[in-house]
Amino acid sequence: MQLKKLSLQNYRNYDEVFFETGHMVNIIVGPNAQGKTNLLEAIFVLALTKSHRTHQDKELIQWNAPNTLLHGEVDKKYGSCQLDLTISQQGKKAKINGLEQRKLSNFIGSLNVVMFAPEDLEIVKGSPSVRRRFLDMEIGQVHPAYLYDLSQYQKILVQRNNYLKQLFTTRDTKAALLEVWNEQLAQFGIKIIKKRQSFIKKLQMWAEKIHSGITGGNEQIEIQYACSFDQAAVQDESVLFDQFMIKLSHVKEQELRRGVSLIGPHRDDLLFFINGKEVQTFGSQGQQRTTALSLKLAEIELIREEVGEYPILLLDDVLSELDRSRQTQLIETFQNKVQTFITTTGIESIDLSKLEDASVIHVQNGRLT
Ligand SMILES: Nc1ncnc2c1ncn2[C@@H]1O[C@H](COP(=O)(O)OP(=O)(O)OP(=O)(O)O)[C@@H](O)[C@H]1O
Repeated sequence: MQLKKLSLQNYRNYDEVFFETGHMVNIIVGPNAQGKTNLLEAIFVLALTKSHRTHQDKELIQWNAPNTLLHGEVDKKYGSCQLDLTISQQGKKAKINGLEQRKLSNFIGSLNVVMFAPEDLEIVKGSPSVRRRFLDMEIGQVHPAYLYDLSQYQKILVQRNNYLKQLFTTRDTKAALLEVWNEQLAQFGIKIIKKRQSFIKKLQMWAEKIHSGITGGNEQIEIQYACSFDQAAVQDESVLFDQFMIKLSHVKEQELRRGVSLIGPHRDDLLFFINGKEVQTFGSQGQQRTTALSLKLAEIELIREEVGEYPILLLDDVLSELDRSRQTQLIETFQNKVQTFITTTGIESIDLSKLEDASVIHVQNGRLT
């Protein structure tokens, strides 16, 4: 798929911008704080209705403006589509080909993107919540139903936590309604676990190939799903449901004492290993960086497998961080297959001789030249 046009109104430091984006490689150049990342972020938001760097949608709206409008034209295998997203203090509205979508999950997935930014190192080094966010966003863009299950799960989780807090303050140990919340939590929890299991299995398959290629066959990567729930490998839904309920009964006393839900996908994590050693603890900075890169490249292949065409690749200031051989490997892997947007402060850091159909766009203070 290819993004052909992008226009923005009141998006961060862009008053109004129209951008013809038909080239396979689009290099966005400019000094610091001019709006390069904002432009990539806007493409990401148009795809996922959320930013990769903030949870606060209102930060995307230009200061003092009532709302921000994002418009994109996407060419896909079976025709093109027009995407419109409006973000205001009241919420978000999304349209596909002029038709308003009742659910955002119907809009997500019309444009598929993979962003690789310096902060992706946090997927490897950071807290489990960063990895859960990564999983949720990536699974959501290929399986919108996952987002519905996730939002249902989160609603139930909030209510269950409120109930646990109430039991905690009233010292009520009978907990008459807990069983009802347990069933609902397990019902949506296992759907999330199953989707995560299957996503991670495919991600592992692609990452293994890619990582071995990048490291000249010296390193083998392994990705594991660390589920707060022991029987995560079980595929059968009814068995999984029973296991979840049993585990909840085991932690009941602890939950009543602490007033919080201790088991479920909201506690899960991803673990990365290189040659059998955990990367977060034992990996060098370079190995952690390569793990993040392999993950992102694996995601591109995974999306192609699931959606039937390549997503758009957004590289935010990362090419210059890679050595020449990894840079070449990255460029050559996706040359002519994946439309790519690259930001950089200096064009000289990029080996232009390796790029075909590249366009260079200069950004200065929220304006393109
Ligand atoms: N909501 C907003 N309204 C107006 N301007 C904003 C808003 N949010 C951020 N900015 C401005 O956007 C600019 C930062 O843009 P961006 O993050 O895209 O920089 P960049 O060109 O990628 O820089 P770097 O090379 O340092 O990463 C800053 O000047 C910041 O003040």
